[in-house]
Amino acid sequence: DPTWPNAIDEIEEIMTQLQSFRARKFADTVSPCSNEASGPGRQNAAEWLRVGFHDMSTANTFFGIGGLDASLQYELNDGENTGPGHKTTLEFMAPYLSPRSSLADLIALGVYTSVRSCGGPAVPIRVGRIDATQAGPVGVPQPQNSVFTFQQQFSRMGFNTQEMIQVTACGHTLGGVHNTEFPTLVPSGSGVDGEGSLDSTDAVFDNKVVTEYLSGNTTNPLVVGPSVKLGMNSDFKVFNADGNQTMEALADANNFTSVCKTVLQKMIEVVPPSVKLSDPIVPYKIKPVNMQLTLINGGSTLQLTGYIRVKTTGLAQNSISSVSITYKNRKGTTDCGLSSCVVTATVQGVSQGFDDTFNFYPIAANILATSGISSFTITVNNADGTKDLYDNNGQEYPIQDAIVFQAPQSCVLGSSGALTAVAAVRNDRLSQGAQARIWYKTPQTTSPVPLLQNTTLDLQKGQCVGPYTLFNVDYTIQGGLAYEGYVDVISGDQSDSFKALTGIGGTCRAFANPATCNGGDSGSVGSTSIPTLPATTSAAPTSEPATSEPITSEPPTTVPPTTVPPTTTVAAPTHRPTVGGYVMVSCWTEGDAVRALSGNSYANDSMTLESCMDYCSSYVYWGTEYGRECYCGNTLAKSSEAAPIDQCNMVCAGDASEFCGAGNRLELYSTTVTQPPSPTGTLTHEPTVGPYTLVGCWTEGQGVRALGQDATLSESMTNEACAKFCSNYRYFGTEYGDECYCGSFLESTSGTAPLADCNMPCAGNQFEYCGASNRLELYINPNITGGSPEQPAAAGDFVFVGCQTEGNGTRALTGSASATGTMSNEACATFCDDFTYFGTEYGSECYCGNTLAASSLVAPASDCNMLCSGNDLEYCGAGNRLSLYKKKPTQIT
Ligand code: HEM
Repeated sequence: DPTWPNAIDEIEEIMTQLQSFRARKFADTVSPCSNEASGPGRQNAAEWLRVGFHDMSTANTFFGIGGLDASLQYELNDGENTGPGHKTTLEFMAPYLSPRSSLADLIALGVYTSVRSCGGPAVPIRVGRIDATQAGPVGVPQPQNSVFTFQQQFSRMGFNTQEMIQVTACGHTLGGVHNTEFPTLVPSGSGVDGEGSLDSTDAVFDNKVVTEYLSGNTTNPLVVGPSVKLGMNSDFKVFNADGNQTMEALADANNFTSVCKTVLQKMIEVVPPSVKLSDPIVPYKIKPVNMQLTLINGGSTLQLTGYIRVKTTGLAQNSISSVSITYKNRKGTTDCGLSSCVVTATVQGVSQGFDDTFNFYPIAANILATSGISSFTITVNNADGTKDLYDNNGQEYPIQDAIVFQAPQSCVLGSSGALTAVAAVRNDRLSQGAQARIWYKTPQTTSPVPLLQNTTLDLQKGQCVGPYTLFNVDYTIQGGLAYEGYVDVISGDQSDSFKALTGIGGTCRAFANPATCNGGDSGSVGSTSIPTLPATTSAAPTSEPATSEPITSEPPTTVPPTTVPPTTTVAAPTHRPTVGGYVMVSCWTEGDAVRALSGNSYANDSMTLESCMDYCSSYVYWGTEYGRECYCGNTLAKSSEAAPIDQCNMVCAGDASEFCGAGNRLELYSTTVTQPPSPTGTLTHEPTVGPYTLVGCWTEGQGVRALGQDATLSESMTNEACAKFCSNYRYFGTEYGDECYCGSFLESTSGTAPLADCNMPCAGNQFEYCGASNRLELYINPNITGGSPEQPAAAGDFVFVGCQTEGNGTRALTGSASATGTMSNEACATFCDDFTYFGTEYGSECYCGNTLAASSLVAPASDCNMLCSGNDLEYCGAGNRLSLYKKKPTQIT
C-alpha cells in the first residue's frame, strides 16, 4: 500500500468505489458501455474516451506545452471539438473536481473508466495533472487531413506512425460518427439514431475495428461510404499508413488489448514536463477513510470517527470477523487514560469497483481530550483466529489533534452560500493562531466546468472549552455552488484538511456544556462568540443551548449526582433506547455474589454510554453502573435480573444528559446483531417504520423547513425514534443522521431528490439511513390527516413528481382515465395501480400512463391548486394541470 495519507487518495476512491456503500458512482453514466444517458445515439463511454484524445491532441511535446490539461473545457467552440459529447462529459465530471482531484486527472480517469466498463484493459492511472486556466492551441486531427498531416500531428503529440495507427484503432473500437456533426459522412436516415458505428460492436472494447477493416467488410464511415469521395476517410488513411503492417498485428485479440493498454496510457500521460505524475494507482489493501476527530462532551472527549476500508477481492465471504484499531496518545505512548486504546468494529457495508470489492468497518472511538491521539495501527481479525497487523509501512497511521475541524459547530447554507467554519485548537498551541483555507467553485462563462479557487482567512478566537479553544470564521461562497466547496483548517505546521461542505449541516450547533478552560487563554472564556447561524427557518433542531456557566469539571464525589444536573439549562437526562449498534435491554441487577457481566471492565469520571460501548464493542452485552463504571460480557449471570427502569437513576459522569445505571444497577445494552452482519445489504433505507412508509429522499423547503411543526435532535436518532416523536403527525423525516422533523403537511417548495442523496447512517443505528445534509429521509402515515391543504408527497405506492401541463395536442398520460365526484390522489393511485404514472386534474379527473408525453412541461407547484372533489385537504391538479405521481423505485418498496 502507499503510505497514508497520500496524494492519490481521492482519485483512488473515485476510481475504485463505484457501487454500493459509500459509492462515488463515477462509472454510472458509462455503465453499461452502451449507456446513452445524454440521448439516443450518444454513447457516453465513447464520448469519455474521445474527450481524453481531444484534450491531449493539441499537445506540443517539442516545446513541452499542453497535453492532458483540461484545456478542452475552454475549447468547445473552436470548431475542432464539435458535438455535444465533450460538454456533457465535462459537466458530468465537474462535481468531482476538488483540491485533490484535478479535472485533467478526472479526464484521464475517464479513459480508464470507459475502457474498463466496455471490457477493455485496465489502463494504468497516475495522477498529479494540473488544469489549464485558458484555451490551448488548436490542432485536433480532422478527417479531411492528409496522412502526412496526421503523421506530423501525432509526432507533435509524441507518437510515431505505428503508435498513431494503434491509438486510433484503440479509440475507434467504441462509438461512431454522427449525422448531426458529419452529415456528409453519415447522411440522414443511415446508421442507428443518427450514428454510424466505427465497428459492428460499438459498445465492446474489442478488435472488430481492426478485423473488419482488414477483411474488407467494415462499415466504418471513416473508411468506406461517402467519406472516400470526400477525402474524409481518415481511418483508411491512418490504418493504411504503413501498408497495414500495424493493423495486421492488431488482428490478434490479445495483442490488441495489451497494445491498447500501452498506447492509451501513453495518451493520457502526455503532460508538460513540470507535471510530476504519481505511481500508478493500485487500490489500497487497507485504507483509513474519512478519519475525523471532533471535540465533544463539553470538551472532555475527542471522538475519532471514520472507516477502515479493507480490500476483500478474492477472499471468502465472512473470512474477516472484525477490524480493530489500536491508537497511541498524543505523546506516542500506549496509555489512553483509564479506557482501552483498542476499538473494534464489524462490517457496515461493502462497495465494488470493476475489479475489486471492499468491506467498510466503522470506527468510533472516544478519546480523552487531555491525553489525545497521535497515530494508530490496524489489526484485521480473521475468522480463523489469525490476525494481520498493518502499520502503514512502519510509520503507523498518523492523526494529529493540534487542530480539528468541528463539523457540528460549522454550517453552510446552499442557497445563500453563507458558511461558518469552526475549528478547535489545542490550548498549548494558541500562539500559532488558526487559519481556514476555503476552496470554492464559481461558474465560468467560458467553460461548462466551474473554476476551483481558494482563499485563506484568519479564524477568530472564541470560547475555551476544556483543553481546547474554538476558533471560527464566516465567509460567503458566491455563485450558488457552496455545497461543492471544501475547507482546510490550519494551525502552524498542522492542518485538518479537505473537509467537504456536503458533510456539514445547515445549522451551526452550540457547543454544549463547555468544560472549564484548561490551559487556555481564560480571557476569552467569556466571549463565547461561536455563532449559531440561524437556519432560514423557524424550527431549527433543538440542541441543548450552550450553558453560560461551564459545568464543574471536578470529579464526582463518591456519590455521583443522582438526578438532574446542576444547571437548569441542561436537558433532562434520558435512558437512550439505542447507542450505536446496541439497544437498551433494561435496568438490570448485578448477580448473586458475581458480576452480571464478567468480561472486561473499567471505571472513570468521563464515563458515557458511548465510551463504554466503544470499550465493549467486541462483546454482546455491556452496561454502565454507578455513573462511572463499565462492564462487558457475552453472557449475563443467571442470578442477575431485570429491575424497574427508574432504579437506574444516576447520570453518566461524562455526560449529564444520559443515565449510567446506579448502585448495583446496570444500564444494560445488548447488540442488535447476533451474528456479524453479512457483508451485503447492510445499510438500507427502511421501507416501513411502524405505521409510516418511506416516501423517499426529499429536499428541505426553500428558505423554510419542509416539515416545520416539531423537531428534535439526538445522538441516538433512528427512524423508529423519530416516528415515535412525530407520531401525531402525518409526516416525519430524519435529516443529517441525528435530526428529526414532524409536520402535518409538507412545504410546497420541498421536492424529491435522488434516493442516493440520503446517504447518512442514523446516529443511533448504523444500518439505517437518516437523510443527509439538506435531505430528509421522508415518511408518511396516510391514515393521519393533515392540518392544511397540501399536495401529498405520496399516495399508495406512488411518489409526487411535480405539477405538469397536459401535452401539446395530446394527453400527458394516455393509459386510462376516470372522473368522479369523490376523487383523491389515493383513489387515483388505486385506479392506476398497474401503471407507472398517475395524475389528478381539475379536482376530479384521474389519468394513468406508463410514459409521460414529451410535450408535457413542468409547471410551478402553485399551479396545482384545485382541491380534490373527494378530499378537501389535498390538491388534485387544476385546469390543464396534473398533480403527477410516479411509482416508487423498487429499492424502497
Ligand atoms: C487521425 C486521428 C483521428 C481522427 C481524424 C478522428 C476522427 C473522428 C471523427 C470524425 C469521429 C466522429 C465524431 C462524431 O461524429 O461524433 C470520431 C469519433 C471517435 N473518435 Fe476519433 N479520430 C481520430 C483519432 C482518435 C483517437 C486517437 C481516439 C482515442 C484514443 C479517438 C476516439 C474516438 C471515439 C471514441 C469516437 C466515438 C465518439 C462517439 O461515439 O461519440 N479518435 N473520431
